Amino acid sequence: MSKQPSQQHAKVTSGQGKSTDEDVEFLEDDDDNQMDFDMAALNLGEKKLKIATAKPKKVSSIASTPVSSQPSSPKVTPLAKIPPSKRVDVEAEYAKRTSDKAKLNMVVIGHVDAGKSTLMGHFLYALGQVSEKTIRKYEREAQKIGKSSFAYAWVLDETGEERIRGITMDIATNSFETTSKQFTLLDAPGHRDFIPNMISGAAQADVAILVIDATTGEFEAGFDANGQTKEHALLVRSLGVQQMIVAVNKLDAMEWSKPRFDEITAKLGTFLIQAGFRKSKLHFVPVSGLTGENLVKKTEGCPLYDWYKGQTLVERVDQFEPPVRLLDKPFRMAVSDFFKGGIGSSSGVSVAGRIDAGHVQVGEQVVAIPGGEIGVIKTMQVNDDTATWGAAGDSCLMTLTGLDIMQLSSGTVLCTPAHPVPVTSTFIAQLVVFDIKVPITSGFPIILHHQSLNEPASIVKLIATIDKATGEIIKKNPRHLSKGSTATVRIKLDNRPIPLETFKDNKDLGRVMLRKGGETVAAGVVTQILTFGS
Ligand SMILES: Nc1nc2c(ncn2[C@@H]2O[C@H](COP(=O)(O)OP(=O)(O)OP(=O)(O)O)[C@@H](O)[C@H]2O)c(=O)[nH]1
Repeated sequence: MSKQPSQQHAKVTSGQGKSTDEDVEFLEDDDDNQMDFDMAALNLGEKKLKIATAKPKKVSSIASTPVSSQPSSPKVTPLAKIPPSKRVDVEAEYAKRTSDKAKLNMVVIGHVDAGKSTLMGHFLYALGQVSEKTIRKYEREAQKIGKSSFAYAWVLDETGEERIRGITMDIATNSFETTSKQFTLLDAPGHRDFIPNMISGAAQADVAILVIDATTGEFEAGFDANGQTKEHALLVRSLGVQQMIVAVNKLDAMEWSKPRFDEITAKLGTFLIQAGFRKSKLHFVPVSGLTGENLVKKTEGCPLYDWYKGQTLVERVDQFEPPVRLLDKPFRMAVSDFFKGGIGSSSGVSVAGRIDAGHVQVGEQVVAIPGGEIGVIKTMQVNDDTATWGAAGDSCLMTLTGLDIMQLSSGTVLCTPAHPVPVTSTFIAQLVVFDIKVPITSGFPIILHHQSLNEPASIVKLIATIDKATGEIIKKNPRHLSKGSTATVRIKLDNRPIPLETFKDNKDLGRVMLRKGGETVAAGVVTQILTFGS
């Protein structure tokens, strides 16, 4: 049975804000955190954790103290402007809300033409999210242009056009409910040119569906070095997604072949486990997005059920475990979009994003980092509804007053003024190196992806390579890093400092992805934030 979010967050936040030996133990003891830290991108053994946290006091004191580029913490009481009688006890309200259906963000990934849109469009239709009339209309229109099979895919495309005011509030395109959960569906383009967009989508995801084209030659094309299957899977895992369903799609075109399903499950399963997914959190479901088989219902007489006795896609989706929400941590929201004018009025600026940690309420003061200017939350929408407060995990659109729009840019993080996020140009990260052709050497230029931000940077120092199995240092000051290696490196931003936290302090803001020439070369976690010149 799935854990309730409230129980989970109580566990995670117990050591928040300070770094003590308890924290180290806490990380080691907690099953999910251990898994996250060990396997997310790093794929290291237990001992590595000790290396990463060898000097916890130092790392954390640097991390939680603003570094030299950042204005010192403004002396503000964030709730000062709200009369005590109007203040919301967010934690109490949140506890009430968690008794409702748990909310999860789900990203759908996979190689180009794997059938992601058709699958999800049909899935939403089968769940009653799309009317019969709409589908019939799409079928007629699709037939007119000779693409009748695209009718279901248009369900998602149309929603894209309907995005309110043309802003991309997250990249959410749809939402749906299952028996026990509420899902926001995040769209992820399959084409490799769009991988940066996919990263910002996946950065907001709790869980994923990986869609595989099971037809002859197509699974293989997606799975080889140039395909996106492996890259997408590695990316979402590196971004913190632990639970994934593999939808083995288009099996209708393979006469519902069990040997083909088994072959894909075996090959992909081996790879995904190496990539850091835990077997118990990976589930393979045979489906057809086109015919709708095994999405929500099982058709009597379909040859699939001669050998498949497992769950439908929706049954499996309903069993995703609610993610851990960092409710007790200082408020953080990485800005994914912003525009002039407020929700329903012309004054102020509106800011969209997903709350990474903590909570906020209308009337509360927040600080935009970098820059350090303070604004007050005038109105808020949470998951598309008007709200008076929002908490970790919520997609938020808020109007701020007192904040100049010039203070906002892609990568701005809104924080509680008492504990702003550190800003730095230099940091130490532990990386796992992907399937690269040219080894990484000192001075290697990269594009650093952090949340929705991508910035030019360089790997300025190769500190050590690390043994994946034992976590021990293999070599200090290595001359290069080759594919598959795990290493500690120092990274420096080329143009400007960015808001960053250590992975230990904030899992979302403590992950980075390194790309070069349109390919992902490495992913990892921030272990130490350095001041300028260090
Ligand atoms: N036989 C069969 N064809 C399918 C199935 N699902 C999708 N297709 C076909 O595969 C093609 C690609 O489907 P899309 O849904 O557009 O694929 P996609 O993964 O969303 O594509 P991108 O967004 O471009 O990456 C279309 O011609 C679909 O009709 C399926 O279950 N069975």
